[in-house]
Amino acid sequence: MRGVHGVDEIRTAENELMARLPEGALMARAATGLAVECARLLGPVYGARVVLLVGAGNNGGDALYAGAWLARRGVRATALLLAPDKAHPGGLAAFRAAGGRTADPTPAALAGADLVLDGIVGIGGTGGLRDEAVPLAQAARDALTVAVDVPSGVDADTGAVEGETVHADVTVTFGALKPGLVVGTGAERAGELRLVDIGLAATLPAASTHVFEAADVAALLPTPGAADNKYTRGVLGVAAGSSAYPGAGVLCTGSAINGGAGMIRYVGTAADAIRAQYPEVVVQEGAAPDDLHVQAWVAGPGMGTDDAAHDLLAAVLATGEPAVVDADGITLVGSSPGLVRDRDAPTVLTPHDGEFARIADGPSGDRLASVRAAARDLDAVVLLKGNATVIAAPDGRAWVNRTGTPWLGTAGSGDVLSGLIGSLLAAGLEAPLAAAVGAYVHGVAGQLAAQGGPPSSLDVLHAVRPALREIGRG
Ligand SMILES: NC(=O)C1=CN([C@@H]2O[C@H](COP(=O)(O)OP(=O)(O)OC[C@H]3O[C@@H](n4cnc5c(N)ncnc54)[C@H](O)[C@@H]3O)[C@@H](O)[C@H]2O)[C@@H](O)CC1
Ligand SMILES: Nc1ncnc2c1ncn2[C@@H]1O[C@H](COP(=O)(O)OP(=O)(O)O)[C@@H](O)[C@H]1O
Ligand SMILES: [K+]
Repeated sequence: MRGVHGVDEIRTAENELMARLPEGALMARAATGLAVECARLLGPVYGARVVLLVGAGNNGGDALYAGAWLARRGVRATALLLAPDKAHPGGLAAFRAAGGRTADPTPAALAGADLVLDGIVGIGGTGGLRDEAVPLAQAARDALTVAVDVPSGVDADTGAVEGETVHADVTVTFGALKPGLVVGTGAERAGELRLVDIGLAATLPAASTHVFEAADVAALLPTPGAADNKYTRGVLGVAAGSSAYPGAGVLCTGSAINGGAGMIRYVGTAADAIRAQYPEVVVQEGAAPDDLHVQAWVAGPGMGTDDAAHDLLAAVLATGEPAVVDADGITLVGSSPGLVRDRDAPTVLTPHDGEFARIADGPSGDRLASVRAAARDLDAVVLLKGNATVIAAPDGRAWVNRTGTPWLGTAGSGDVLSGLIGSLLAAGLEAPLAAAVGAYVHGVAGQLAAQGGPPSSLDVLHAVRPALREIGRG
């Protein structure tokens, strides 16, 4: 599990660490890690052409020291100083002493670069890129671009972007992940992430936002023991699908089966489709949710938004079991938020951006803050889908999911996600962990499904079991 830390936390931790170390030690660690990563990307370094974009602060200093390291190994390094009077003096001296040269900061100077190092601005950046940096950022798009700490122009605290930014292929970040590298547009602009250890763990506080890795998820995945049976493994009630949208019910139910629920009791109005597809499902059409023995519920996908759907959702949410609410269920919650707020049992809401706007303000450019506020307000776990799905619990804990692929943006893929989270809830995972684990597995399933060409949501559903196997194997 990797912690995600805001800029204030990082600055405080850096200052505390710096006070214990010789001057310049921290920057030397950062720059060396950065240079090694660049060398790895370049392959043969001797004779390679590297162009540094150097801003006014320590971010430019990192780039210059890394440039010096590379120049000493035969790289032809050129620094474009955006603020020549303010360029990091020690870094510039080291760079020049190693044979690095400087040139006018024009787009032409980037032509033919094997690698561009973006040291324009790091965690000290405010607002979008300044005008003079924009043509350089644009010219860098033709080359392999490595961002120093943060792609310049991205808000390191939120991932929000105003105007142009550097588009990095790789971001080499120091000490800890920042929210802006893993959430929203910033996550897109950061490319692949490499974290350089500069010893900051010693002074950083515990993180309230985390990114799960495969081992974290593997440790949480339910596995039946010798004493388990279908009931103890978790029974899930499903209220999804309708005569108009049977497919959503089929996808959601199928995903819950593949996710490992011990038994499924189906109470939606697409009973014939469910019977035809899944002989293992116990169809209890018309049963009152409160009369059924289940450990959790999933409600909403394709159930419609008419009065009958409202009544069914209300009956599900009146039970004392944890529940996932998705799609049409979220629309219904938008007009009756009390259905969720008044519950004692945990609820997981899984909106995309459009659905989010029906139950909360936003989402704003600061997606983590929007989701945390919604979770607090609705007293529910909120999972906001997107290229980096964000999950928050009412107590403020949050997770960002890094698995997945844009190919998951296909009709019905959300139904697969909610069924999967339902099966994990039924197995007894704490609601926010069920949401975070479900998002991780769904993302891996999407990646596996996409290997065979553009996947449908049915392909994603079929990839859930292989995804679980792959994650379980580590
Ligand atoms: N404190 C330390 O010892 C360490 C700092 N590190 C580096 O230092 C960076 C932070 O350095 P600074 O605090 O000097 O801040 P930055 O270098 O991120 O930026 C500050 C400078 O950029 C200018 N600036 C702000 N917004 C801008 C924008 N939108 N466009 C163009 N210029 C803009 C400001 O006028 C200021 O001079 C980190 O991101 C990291 O790269 C690392 O070397 C690790 C150790
Ligand atoms: N650009 C993207 N990159 C990665 N994942 C995406 C992207 N767009 C959508 N997804 C994922 O695809 C799924 C789509 O869910 P949703 O919008 O509810 O679809 P539907 O309503 O059709 O079932 C979510 O898990 C979301 O995170
Ligand atoms: K940068």
